[in-house]
Amino acid sequence: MLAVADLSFAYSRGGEELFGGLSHEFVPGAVTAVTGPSGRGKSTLLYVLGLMLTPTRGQVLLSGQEVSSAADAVRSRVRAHRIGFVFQDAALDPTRTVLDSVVEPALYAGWRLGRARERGRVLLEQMGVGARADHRPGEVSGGQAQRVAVCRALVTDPVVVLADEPTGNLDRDNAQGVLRALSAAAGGHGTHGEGDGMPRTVVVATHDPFVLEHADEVLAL
Ligand SMILES: Nc1ncnc2c1ncn2[C@@H]1O[C@H](COP(=O)(O)OP(=O)(O)OP(=O)(O)O)[C@@H](O)[C@H]1O
Repeated sequence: MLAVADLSFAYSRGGEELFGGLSHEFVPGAVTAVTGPSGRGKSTLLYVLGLMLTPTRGQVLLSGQEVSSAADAVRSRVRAHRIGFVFQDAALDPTRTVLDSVVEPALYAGWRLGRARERGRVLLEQMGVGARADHRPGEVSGGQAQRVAVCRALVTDPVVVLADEPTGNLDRDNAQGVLRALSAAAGGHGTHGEGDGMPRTVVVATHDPFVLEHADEVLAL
């Protein structure tokens, strides 16, 4: 479903080459943890997989199609409809409710408000934060906010979910909750087992030993 072939990236011409010709097939239905020393390019790999940066060499393949060198409009469309992002600090807009933050990517992808809100509520329920839907982000804990961020990443029903240090600022219990949410997303269901069962590819950039221990696969850069 998601693969890279002979992938390299440099931020500047003649600059340090990251990934060194990486080839890898990410397993659908699994959580893959990308790890490696600081500065090795974990975050950059997520940006390249998320089509926000274009590789210097090699390819990003989604369902067998090379997408990294497609026209900007195509990349934006793929990003909006097929890829979800979770970032380290779930910086939810303090002026909106949790539900409104969750539905935003779906509205951007052209969904009708009613359908987006319905899906958002279902996801929040599945991730165990349904009771927080109509609250402001200031009224949810850090761990809950990260599970909300997972819902936001899933709202368009993407085939790929990319998460950059999603447990970076969390204690063990909350990290466990977020990892459970990501594993459930990979398996196409919620934390209570319900959902469509469609496998997704989940890639997590992380230093967190707990995530590395519990991921289905580890890719070391
Ligand atoms: N926008 C940028 N312009 C130029 N160089 C950058 C930029 N962003 C990152 N880099 C450099 O690219 C390399 C890889 O950075 P990246 O953030 O991907 O590493 P990382 O493995 O995620 O690191 P960390 O574990 O510290 O988050 C580093 O040497 C970094 O300094």
